[in-house]
Amino acid sequence: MEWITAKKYEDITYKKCNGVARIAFNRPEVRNAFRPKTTSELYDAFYDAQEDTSIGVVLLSGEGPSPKDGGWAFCSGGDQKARGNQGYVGEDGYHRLNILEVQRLIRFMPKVVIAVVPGWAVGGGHSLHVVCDLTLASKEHAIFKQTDADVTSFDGGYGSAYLAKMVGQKKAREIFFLGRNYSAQEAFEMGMVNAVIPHEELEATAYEWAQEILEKSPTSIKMLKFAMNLTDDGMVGQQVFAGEATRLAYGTEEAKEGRNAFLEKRKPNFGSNKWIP
Ligand SMILES: CC(C)(COP(=O)(O)OP(=O)(O)OC[C@H]1O[C@@H](n2cnc3c(N)ncnc32)[C@H](O)[C@@H]1OP(=O)(O)O)[C@@H](O)C(=O)NCCC(=O)NCCSC(=O)CCC(=O)c1ccccc1C(=O)O
Repeated sequence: MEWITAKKYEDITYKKCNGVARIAFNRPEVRNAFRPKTTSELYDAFYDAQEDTSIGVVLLSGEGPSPKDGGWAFCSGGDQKARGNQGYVGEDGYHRLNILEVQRLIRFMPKVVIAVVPGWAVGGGHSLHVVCDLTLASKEHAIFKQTDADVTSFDGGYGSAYLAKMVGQKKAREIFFLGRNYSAQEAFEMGMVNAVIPHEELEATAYEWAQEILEKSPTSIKMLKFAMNLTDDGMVGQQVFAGEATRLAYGTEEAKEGRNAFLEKRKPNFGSNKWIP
């Protein structure tokens, strides 16, 4: 694996290698908590990965260990030191809750996003792993925990309601109402982690999973992701799925005739045998 830095940021790292993009929180001294700068950088990197036609899979992880105490983290959620009275305060002084924009980009991007969890996944960090398509967790260091009800910051969207679809209503309520720690193995048994991997092998395994996915048909992967999102995403889910169906229709002779007829200022002739059952 030869990862090439795609762009330099302050709060995250962003690399690419053979069709895979790797985006990682890079604030290990605060368990990879995110501030507005972090979320802006995440959005920028995810958008780049979405637009890059050579990229099919994105890994989201956390750099580590912490230089302070050796602890590992995926992400510990919103940086409580940056929290003001109406959101998280950025350099411009505005109060924002912009991690939700990152969640939506992960959810709607036509590529597979894998959460690679080397340590703590807590609060808004837990919600991020939930919204990713797959989660791989470090056997030794990953711990899943929801502190939202401890710090009066509740993710009422994907982080909770979608989690309930994943692990069941009773378990999701337990996770949020009690705020306990869950090991990678417990998270796997609940159905919110795809595989528990020895820490040393986590990154290599994530890359292997990505390479396996990259061998599949890109259109199929995209349509499957959007189909699985659709029922939980309401009209937006329908819009995203239908948009891709429209794009596929554009490739037909019928669509070309519709476009050409308009440009040539004539009635379209869709042919007489196009009503395929
Ligand atoms: C993650 C812990 C369980 C790890 O515990 P431990 O291993 O014992 O380490 P600590 O000694 O506690 O931490 C080391 C060091 O890191 C600092 N730190 C850790 N987490 C944070 C954080 N989130 N913010 C700021 N700083 C953090 C900690 O202070 C230590 O620093 P020192 O200087 O060395 O003392 C544990 O650390 C922990 O519980 N952390 C807090 C977890 C938490 O409550 N996170 C916030 C949840 S709320 C959230 O994520 C917001 C979500 C959100 O933003 C949102 C919600 C709803 C709608 C929209 C949005 C949005 O858009 O943002």
